[in-house]
Parts: sequence; structure tokens; C-alpha cells
Amino acid sequence: MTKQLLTHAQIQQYHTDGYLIVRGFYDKEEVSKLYRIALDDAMISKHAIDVNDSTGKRSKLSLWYKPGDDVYGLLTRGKTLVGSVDQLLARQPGDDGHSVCHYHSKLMQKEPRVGGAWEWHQDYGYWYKNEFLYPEQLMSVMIAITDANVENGCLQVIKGSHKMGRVEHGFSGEQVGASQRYVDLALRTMEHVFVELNAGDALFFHSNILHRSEANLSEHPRWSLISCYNRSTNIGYHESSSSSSSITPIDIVPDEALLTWDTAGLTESEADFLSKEADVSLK
Ligand SMILES: O=C(O)CCC(=O)C(=O)O
Ligand SMILES: [Fe+2]
Repeated sequence: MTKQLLTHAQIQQYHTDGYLIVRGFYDKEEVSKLYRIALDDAMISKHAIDVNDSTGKRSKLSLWYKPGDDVYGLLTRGKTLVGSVDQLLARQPGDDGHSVCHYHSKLMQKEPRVGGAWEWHQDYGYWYKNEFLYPEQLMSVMIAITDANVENGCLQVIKGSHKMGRVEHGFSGEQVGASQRYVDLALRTMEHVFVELNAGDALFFHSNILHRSEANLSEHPRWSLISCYNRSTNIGYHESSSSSSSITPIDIVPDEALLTWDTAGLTESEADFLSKEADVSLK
């Protein structure tokens, strides 16, 4: 399947709404490979962290920085995905080269009946603490590995809330959440959208959009990959050295690499995983 860069209208929509859904970004064959690897990869499961919500439900999350030559690394380095991100991220004056970097990716596994909720937050609410100065140069892409719907705890967003700028965040149980007052005010005028995705769909979202998700009370898993991108011009002054990937332009690979390249599992040397002790805010 040939992937397309974003159209002018899609770019406009992202800037107006703070998010953009691209249906079928990955085809059936690609999705089944991603699902199989997520199930089988010993390194992913070895490094999975439990993240509890306020009611004790938990999601399994594996987070890594440097993308390697494994299937998930190749996905995040794919030409059209990186090219689309490049169309959406703001550029610093004077930056006219290839400057899209991989900050980190996380594989989120919300298992049936146990997968936990996420409080309302902005990703930049976390990343601000890592001293990245430019929210417009940061964004995330969620790739649905299974279908995500209201029943299994899909992502919810407040449409247009990225225009509010950064909102204060504080601890809420083990998670960091946005000030409830500002969430309530945002909901007075902005639309609360449940972003239902089919496996293979991609959701591009701004680092300042308010989002949350419910626990997975259904019988179906809700698995997704969230990859976060940055520009090399946006230095995280309070980032640990292990995440120099956030200012190192991505080594881009052809889209076909995902299906055709010979890949190993994630190895210790290729991917540097986050441990729970390393970052209390869990990105
Ligand atoms: O997967 C989810 O439901 C939300 C996760 C999220 O927003 C995050 O990890 O920042
Ligand atoms: Fe988030």
C-alpha cells in the first residue's frame, strides 16, 4: 500500500482542532505484524511497567527512546509517518533541513477488564517539566493496534483545547493530571470527542491538546502505540542523557521496511527502555 503525505486540508484541520485522524494509515498485513510482535516480543514484556489509575486498575506500558531496527523502530522511522509529522510541527527560523526527532514511543496495553483510565492531561504538561521550551515543536501519533472504541476505553479529547496553551498539572494518584478547574472551563465551550479508531488508523495530536481515557471494562483488549516527535531545535534541558534521541534527527527508512526488512526482536542494546523508578511522571 502506498502511503500519502497529508493534504493541505488535513494540515489545516490539525491546526484548528488540535488533532487529526488518518484512517487506514497501516493496512491489515502491517497491523497483524504489529499485533503479533506486541504479543510475542520478550523485550517488550520484560520492560513493561504497570501504571495504576486512581481506582487501582492498571495499564501495561513499555516506553523506549532510541528507535532501532526492530519492527516498532522501523514503524516510527517510516518515511511517510515522519514526513507527515514534519508537515505538522512548527519550525524554528533558520531550520530548513530534516529536523524531526523521535522523543519516545510507548506501547500501551489496556487488557480486557483490567486496563486503567488516564486523567485529563496535556502531554506538554509533562514535557514542560523536562524543560522543552516549544510546545508547537512537539506532538504525538497514536497508532491503533486493536480497534479502540467507547467500550474499551478509547482516547477522548477536548477539541481545540491546544489553543489554551499549557495548563497547570499536578499529581492525581500515580498519574499527573491537568487542573480540574481549567478542564471544566474548557468543557463549557469546547467539544468533548471520543476518538474511536480502527486498527491501523493513525491519530496525530498536538502536545497541548487535553486528552484522557476511560478504563477498559470490555472483553476486548485496547492496544496502541503512541510515538512522540520533536524538532532537533527544541532542546529538553532537563532530559536525561539516555533520551538524546529527542534532538537527533531520525534515520528515516522506506515505508516498505516495516513488512520487508529482516528484523530481530528489540534487544537491550538497540532500545533504551524507561523504568518506573526513572521518571515518576511516566511521560
Ligand atoms: O492511551 C491512553 O489512553 C492515553 C495515554 C496517554 O495519553 C499518555 O500516555 O500520555
Ligand atoms: Fe497523553
